[in-house]
Amino acid sequence: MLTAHTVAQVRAAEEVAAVEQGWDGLMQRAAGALVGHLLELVPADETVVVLVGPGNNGGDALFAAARLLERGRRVNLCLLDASKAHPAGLAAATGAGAQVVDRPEGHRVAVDALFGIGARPGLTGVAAEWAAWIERERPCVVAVDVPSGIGVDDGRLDGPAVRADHTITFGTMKPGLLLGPAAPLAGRVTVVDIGLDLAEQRAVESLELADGHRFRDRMVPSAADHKYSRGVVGVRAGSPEYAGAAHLCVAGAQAGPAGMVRFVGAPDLSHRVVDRAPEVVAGAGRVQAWVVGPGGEDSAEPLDAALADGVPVVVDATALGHLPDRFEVDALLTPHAGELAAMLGTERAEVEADPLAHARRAAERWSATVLLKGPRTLVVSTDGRVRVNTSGTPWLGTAGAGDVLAGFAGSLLARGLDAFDAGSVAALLHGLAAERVGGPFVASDIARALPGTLRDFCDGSRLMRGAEDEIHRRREEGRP
Ligand SMILES: NC(=O)C1=CN([C@@H]2O[C@H](COP(=O)(O)OP(=O)(O)OC[C@H]3O[C@@H](n4cnc5c(N)ncnc54)[C@H](OP(=O)(O)O)[C@@H]3O)[C@@H](O)[C@H]2O)[C@@H](O)CC1
Ligand SMILES: Nc1ncnc2c1ncn2[C@@H]1O[C@H](COP(=O)(O)OP(=O)(O)O)[C@@H](O)[C@H]1O
Ligand SMILES: [K+]
Repeated sequence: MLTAHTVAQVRAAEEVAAVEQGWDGLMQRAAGALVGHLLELVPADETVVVLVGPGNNGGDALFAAARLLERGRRVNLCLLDASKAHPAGLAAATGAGAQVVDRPEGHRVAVDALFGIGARPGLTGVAAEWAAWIERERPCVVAVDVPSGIGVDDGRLDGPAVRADHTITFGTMKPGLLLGPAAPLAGRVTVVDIGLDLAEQRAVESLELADGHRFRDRMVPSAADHKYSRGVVGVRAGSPEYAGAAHLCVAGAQAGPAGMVRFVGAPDLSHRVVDRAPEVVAGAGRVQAWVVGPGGEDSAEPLDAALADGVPVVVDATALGHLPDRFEVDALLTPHAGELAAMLGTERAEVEADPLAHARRAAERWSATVLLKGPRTLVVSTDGRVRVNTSGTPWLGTAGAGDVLAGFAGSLLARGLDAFDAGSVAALLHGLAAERVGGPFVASDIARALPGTLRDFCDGSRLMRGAEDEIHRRREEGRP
């Protein structure tokens, strides 16, 4: 699991680490890690230009520049404000032979050390001009800690910011490296250890394939299981206009770990669903979770009927327009940005500019877990936990992909995962299934790829456990 921490959490951990390592020690450690990566990333014959800001972010890069020069590399410096550049770092870099130049133009590799976690979002003046040069000329950019100008804690953009190809970040991920719209500006992110002890406190998490072990026992049936003990997921989806959504939602639900799928809808639609998927049982009956809304009639009735059962629900598409005042059951709302905007009475662009704040607002407002779909799907729980999904491909922007996701999440809910886990595991596996298929694809292809992806998620964890056991055995036996 990837974890990200806020600026305040990082600062607090730095205070503790500085007692042991000293502030200089911390900066030297950050610079050392940076040098290691720069030596790998930058071709030996390129002259690197370091964009140096007024704080410690610039300091890190100046010490790194000195060490690069000692290793025979060529480095130029662009100082945002010469009077504020880290004095010892500047002395080290220039002492090692760095040249100060006025402009970055002409360089093909740049290190962005304008601002780090001390940054306010949005660059102005000369910093904005340098960010514009990067947009225009697209040199290879390595950002130090974060791309300068992004909202470090929330991933917001408020004016120009640096677009990086790589970000070398210290101690932990930062939320802005994971959350849109800033996240794409970070490029490939590498977290380097500088001895910060951040332990359990975290602002944002991101599940990975290797996290299967956390969920395996709650998904894979045991010898004692039968179809009802595995959970039944009920689907109320589709309409004469959008019959396909019923099929896709059912296909997603069938791809999950529950033991049975029930479908409730108009007789004609029910027949069509069972014709295509003979395992589906049509008609009302007991379920452990409902999925309501994909391609459904614009009416309050389906969600009201589902809520009357008092079991967890996935609420998608048209049902998002008929929400109760607050949810009394564990609920997973799955809007895209346009739907969340309509729910909150705002504009889609507002949601896209600050997805986290809007998802949080909705989670509080309806007392439900909110899964906000997009290139970086967010899952926000009622108690403030946040997971962001980094799997998937832009090919997922295809009709019906969301219907499959809703059905699959419903199956996880019916199996007994809570809405936060169901939503975040569903988003992860949905994205991994898309990567597995490759694209272009249609939504049905994702539903077909989901069972294999789920199996790998669970099996992979078994392999991982095997590896962990082996490491443990070796340690006990004193072997390397
Ligand atoms: N703590 C440590 O020892 C360690 C820290 N480490 C490194 O330090 C970095 C944090 O350093 P930092 O706290 O000095 O902040 P940093 O981001 O360099 O700049 C703040 C300055 O920029 C200014 N400013 C901000 N935004 C602006 C804007 N949009 N436009 C214009 N100006 C703006 C701001 O001005 P002010 O807000 O005060 O007006 C202030 O002067 C961290 O990311 C990591 O790289 C590592 O070495 C490990 C040990
Ligand atoms: N650019 C993208 N990159 C990754 N995933 C995307 C992208 N665009 C959309 N998706 C994913 O595709 C799915 C689309 O769902 P949705 O908008 O509900 O479509 P539909 O209503 O047609 O089913 C969501 O899971 C979303 O996260
Ligand atoms: K930076």
